[in-house]
Amino acid sequence: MIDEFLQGLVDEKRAQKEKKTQPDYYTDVIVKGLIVVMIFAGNVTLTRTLEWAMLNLLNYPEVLKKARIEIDTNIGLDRLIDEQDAKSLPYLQCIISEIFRLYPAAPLLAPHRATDDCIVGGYDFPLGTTLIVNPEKFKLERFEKKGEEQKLMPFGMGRRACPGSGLAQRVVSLALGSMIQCFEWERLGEEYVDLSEATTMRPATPLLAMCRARPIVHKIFNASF
Ligand code: HEM
Repeated sequence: MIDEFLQGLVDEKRAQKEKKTQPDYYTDVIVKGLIVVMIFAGNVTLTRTLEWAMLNLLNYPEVLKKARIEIDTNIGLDRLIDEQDAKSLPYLQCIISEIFRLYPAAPLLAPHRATDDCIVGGYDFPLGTTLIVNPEKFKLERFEKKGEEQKLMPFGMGRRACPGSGLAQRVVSLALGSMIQCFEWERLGEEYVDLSEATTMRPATPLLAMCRARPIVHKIFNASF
């Protein structure tokens, strides 16, 4: 059944092309295989990133409020956030960078070794030490300085880096921005949510939250019927 669905997509795309533009080795089987890889590679990584973002925002309601104000101010109250809006939402981008820093879907990706004895933060590190520094505090201000986000490597580097990074960043911005724009989010009670990790970067406690639709949802919903 999945094969049938994927074949349908391939057939539809091939029918749209007037002349052949792809080399012969892009057979239907290869193309269908690539689609499946993309779906699997992009699924858990994206959902987990969004889950961590929401868990943190529940514990930092002042950050959530600031992000909501940024969206209301820069996008307005009459339309839904769009993919192109990401660049006019720098605070939202800081949240996303901080989440990528704290909860990279594939952590410890590129550990490096000191090529000489060195001192970092007042501590001595002999030649050959692998040092991974990543403060645990959720603190967006570290990304307010322009260019800081370029020091992150949540998608790896080089030839085998994530081919879905552009798509992933757009999806995370759009999905998180839409959730903040459309709903008020709160913890279930006074108690902070658990931010500890289970194995493979999964939250130990799944995301549970209360949400209330904001007026924009009613407005857009009513306008479409
Ligand atoms: C938050 C979202 C995502 C994160 C954090 C992420 C991160 C990564 C990382 C760290 C790698 C390994 C890079 C390396 O070995 O150097 C990787 C590989 C890969 N990713 Fe992503 N990814 C995300 C979303 C996606 C999406 C949406 C897609 C596809 C649509 C995708 C497709 C792939 C594929 C196909 C590979 C294997 C590349 C290869 O081995 O050559 N990823 N990803």
